[in-house]
Amino acid sequence: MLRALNATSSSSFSKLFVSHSTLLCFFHLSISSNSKKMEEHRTPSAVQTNIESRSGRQSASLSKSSLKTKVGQSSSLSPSRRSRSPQSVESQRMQTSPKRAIGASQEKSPGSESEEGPFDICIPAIKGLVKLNKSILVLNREKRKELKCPAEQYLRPGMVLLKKFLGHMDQVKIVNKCRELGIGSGGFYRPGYRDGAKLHLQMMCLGKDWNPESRLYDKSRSFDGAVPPEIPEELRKLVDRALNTSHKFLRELAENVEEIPNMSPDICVVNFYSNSGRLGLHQDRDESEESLKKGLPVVSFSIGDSAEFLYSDVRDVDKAKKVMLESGDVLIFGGHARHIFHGVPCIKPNTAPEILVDETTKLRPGRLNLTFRQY
Ligand SMILES: O=C(O)CCC(=O)C(=O)O
Ligand SMILES: [Fe+2]
Repeated sequence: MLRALNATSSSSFSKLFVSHSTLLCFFHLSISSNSKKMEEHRTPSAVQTNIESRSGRQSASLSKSSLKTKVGQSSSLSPSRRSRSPQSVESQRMQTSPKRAIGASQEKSPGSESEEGPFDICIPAIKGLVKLNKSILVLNREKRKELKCPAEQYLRPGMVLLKKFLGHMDQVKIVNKCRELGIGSGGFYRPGYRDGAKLHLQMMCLGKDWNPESRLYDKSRSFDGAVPPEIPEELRKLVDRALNTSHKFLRELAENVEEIPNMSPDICVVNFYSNSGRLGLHQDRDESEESLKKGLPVVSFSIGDSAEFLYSDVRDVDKAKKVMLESGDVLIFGGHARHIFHGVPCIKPNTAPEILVDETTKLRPGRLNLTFRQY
């Protein structure tokens, strides 16, 4: 069965790969030998745009990766390295030690906040505006969609995707919680590169702060001294549940499938991408040596608009596989997949569940992503 699934996935991936490569001219994460070719395709904004690198090691060949789907289941920190660091095209040309400079300005998107002040991932309610209730029809349609496809997908050793793992109510709660934390102390800001260029997302850290300048974790943010909020208990429980589900899935999948180690998150990086947001290919490797050596997984929640997600053994978008991350999906990569290069080339506008963008929740157009890690 695994072989059959492998074959299916390889062919569907190669189709994806063809269409994906046409997008790559806009996805200037890369790197490498193609930089000249890519320059020809670069849009003006992308020229100033930065490539991000969050560096690391490499493993198996992508062509050998498999995809199997199974439907039906639903202090004191000594600063250490974490190479989730972006770099600009200019500074980078793929050198290995990219940095983010920290800045307070905001990426402007329709309905976004001004250049200063905390970024609110939701559109603030306008006083006096009458709230419209969603029709039963719309609610039922969403409910059916939600019920239809919980599934687990085995993407490659150490990498599992739990489709629609987070129910709509959990997603609403996460949005509300991130909104609340995001406008408070230690909340969202728009990180930038050392050379002044900005990342195409808003970020906040929970548990520990990741400093893009030094690529170290610390107790507080260097640019404003804010101490990151703790990871809320409800979120830790969801991570735990997701890991348990992935373990069960892998055990039942086949014999000798690589287990993903367990972990207890003490760091969460929360990103908000507007519809023009993106994130270059990088590795997450600034956690402790011990954590990385054990392959303790990154657990990633996607909420809001869908995103294309690329992953590869090498920092090369042309070699990367692509998977769509939809609202409610949980992606886990640990073990041998812990050091994969990964990135988000684009967000798919208007794909968020209605319940997140309606009059009650009012998530801005875009995507919220939470990556949990253990230092
Ligand atoms: O948005 C995503 O899915 C990935 C985010 C990520 O890789 C990171 O924050 O390090
Ligand atoms: Fe990452």
